[in-house]
Amino acid sequence: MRTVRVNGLEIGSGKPKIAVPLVETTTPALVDAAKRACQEPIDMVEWRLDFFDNIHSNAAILETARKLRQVLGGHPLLVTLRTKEEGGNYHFQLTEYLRIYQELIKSHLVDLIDIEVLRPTTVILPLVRLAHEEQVKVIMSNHDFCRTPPAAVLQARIEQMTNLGADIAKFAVMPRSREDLLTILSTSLHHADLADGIPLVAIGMGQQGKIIRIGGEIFGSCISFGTVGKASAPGQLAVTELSKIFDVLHE
Ligand SMILES: O=C1C[C@@](O)(C(=O)O)C[C@@H](O)[C@@H]1O
Repeated sequence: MRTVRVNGLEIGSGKPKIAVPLVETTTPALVDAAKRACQEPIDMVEWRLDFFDNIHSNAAILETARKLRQVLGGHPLLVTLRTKEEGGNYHFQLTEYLRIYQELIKSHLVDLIDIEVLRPTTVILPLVRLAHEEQVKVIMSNHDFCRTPPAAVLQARIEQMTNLGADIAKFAVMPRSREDLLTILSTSLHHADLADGIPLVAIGMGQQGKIIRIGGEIFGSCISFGTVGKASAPGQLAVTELSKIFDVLHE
């Protein structure tokens, strides 16, 4: 599998990288949460922009990104506008989605953006092109908060992400049985065994999915989302716990 380098952080090799979602709704609260996150053993931060109160103000978004950038120093900043279709808060509007990400990319305040693979290609393709022109990496994602789709569906989505130019592929699904856990792991392993596959983030949500948040690396998953404070999805572990577990697995 390939690796991706962001601000000196190599994603796809070594320990899984720990990402902390920030789900606060105001700029001061986001800045405080970012400061707290930086005191923990984290690798990167995800700003869940779909929780932001001032989502329709470009100026407020850029001002907040600037403040987060200052607090985070060298830690990579991922920005995610999760739509209602995929379990987030953002009511998808094509032109606004495009504009928000375009402005963020051009600002050079963010290192990675998350684009959902199921949004229209008329949005995905121009964003991927612009991101790459501006050296911003693209995580392409897909979520199912209710079930785990069959392996063939998950594999097809990863292929679609790769073909659309993603730097990193990500799927987060809800396991409902031990067989679902095997589906997630075997999909991940199958991809990890490809010589030139892009790095993959495979996530199992909820109580049953915790085992994947912990041990997914063994099957080829390269980022785990953990909390410092509020969670952004069911089953996320505290960053301090994740970090200890990864240390133990790497002893
Ligand atoms: O896509 C993901 C993964 C996630 O849903 C999780 O289950 O950890 C958490 C989200 O914040 C992030 O954007």
